[in-house]
Amino acid sequence: MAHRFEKLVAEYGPVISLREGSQVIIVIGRMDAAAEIMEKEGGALVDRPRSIALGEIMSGGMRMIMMSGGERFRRLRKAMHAHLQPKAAVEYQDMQSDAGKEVILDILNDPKNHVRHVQRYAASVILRVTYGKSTPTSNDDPEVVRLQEEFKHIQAVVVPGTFLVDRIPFLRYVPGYGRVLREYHEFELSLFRDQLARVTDDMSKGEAGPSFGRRLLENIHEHRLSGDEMAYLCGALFTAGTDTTAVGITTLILTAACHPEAQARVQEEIDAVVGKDRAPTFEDWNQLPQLQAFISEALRWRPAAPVGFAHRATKDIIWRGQCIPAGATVYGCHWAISRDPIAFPDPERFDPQRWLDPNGELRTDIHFYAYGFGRRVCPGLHVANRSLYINLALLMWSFRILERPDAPIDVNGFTAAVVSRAPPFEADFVPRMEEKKLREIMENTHYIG
Ligand code: HEM
Repeated sequence: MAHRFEKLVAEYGPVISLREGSQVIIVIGRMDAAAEIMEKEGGALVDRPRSIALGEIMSGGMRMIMMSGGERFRRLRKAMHAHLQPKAAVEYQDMQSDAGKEVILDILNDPKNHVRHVQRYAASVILRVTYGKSTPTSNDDPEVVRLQEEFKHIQAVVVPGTFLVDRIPFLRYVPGYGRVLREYHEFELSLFRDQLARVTDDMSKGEAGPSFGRRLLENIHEHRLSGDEMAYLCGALFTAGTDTTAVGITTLILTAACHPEAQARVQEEIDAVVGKDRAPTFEDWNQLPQLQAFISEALRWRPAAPVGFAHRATKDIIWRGQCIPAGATVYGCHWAISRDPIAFPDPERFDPQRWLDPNGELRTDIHFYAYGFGRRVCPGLHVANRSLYINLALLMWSFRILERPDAPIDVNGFTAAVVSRAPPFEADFVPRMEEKKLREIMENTHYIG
């Protein structure tokens, strides 16, 4: 789907308009247009298109990612920002680092299943960030089983067209209609409530580590959120942050596997800054511009959310004499934008150096919207960036250690384990769930110019 959008953008221009029935769909496919529309007009694009099955019935109107702008959205978003902004994200670094060391060992031990290991890492980190230290870790844990069930529900409902109510809204008032969606709602609400109750319990026993849930509960009066809104807000982190983080890390791994020369530059930098006597930490971050450039370029080269997320125009937006009508669904298509040949010359080429100036410093005049746009930009981006950083740093570093069998073997307990592991993995490609979502819309869509 994202590739088709890119072809249309290359052929017809930076902003294209499609139609599905009476619904206008606008796709933004170049950097300038994204800055001028998705960012500058962010206030008029804060809404999401209405989602009755998933957003209203199954989520009781409390799932942030499906929610339109408005008073509830502002309260939730403010609370989310307060406990995920850069300073808050620092609190979660230790958990990310610990989990990163575990997953790197799993990958080196069992490289063929690297995607599965990374998925487990992502789920485990988000649970730790959201609910703190007493999160479950085993796959048989009843909570993990409930979470897997929850994911299946979402996957079933998120596919467009599964529930007719999204096309024929009055169906929701037909007695008996949507019973399964209401059951799913009860299921997830009770799961989210139980998870947050555990944090309350940990807090009362004085055993709660830093977590997003704990910070919400501690600031309950300031945030003016109901118990269920808080429970859903925590649940939202898991559903919005797990798959995306897993795709992001897997993309880094595969990109490194495909580009040994770029990998070598990162490793040289790690050799110089970290050396072989200790594992990389978050303190090295600012000394590793090659590694940061590699991450930025990988997020551009293979964006984790290629199609982008749907926004909805709340008023007419005039852009260079053309009108994006109120009510239109608007996508900033990350894939097409990442192929902008002016912003990113030779865009198919994976070239981390484009993010660096001649002195090897990170450039401040280049940007890509890997985390979305305007008032809906991903609130988890600081946590996500930290996961990407620590995983890539640990992986690159561990490969260097592997090349030196005489390397110190007892540093952090990690080096010891790494030294005996097999070298790199085979690459296969990551399925991108996002691609599925729009397929049906596109099949019924006709280009109108
Ligand atoms: C590499 C990892 C990630 C990527 C690439 C990513 C990307 C995105 C994108 C593109 C959006 C939609 C922005 C828009 O509508 O324009 C989004 C929304 C969101 N993300 Fe992330 N994300 C990542 C990780 C995370 C993490 C770790 C969390 C939580 C800790 C998170 C929480 C959310 C939430 C709650 C939303 C919905 C925001 C809203 O609708 O207002 N994401 N993300």
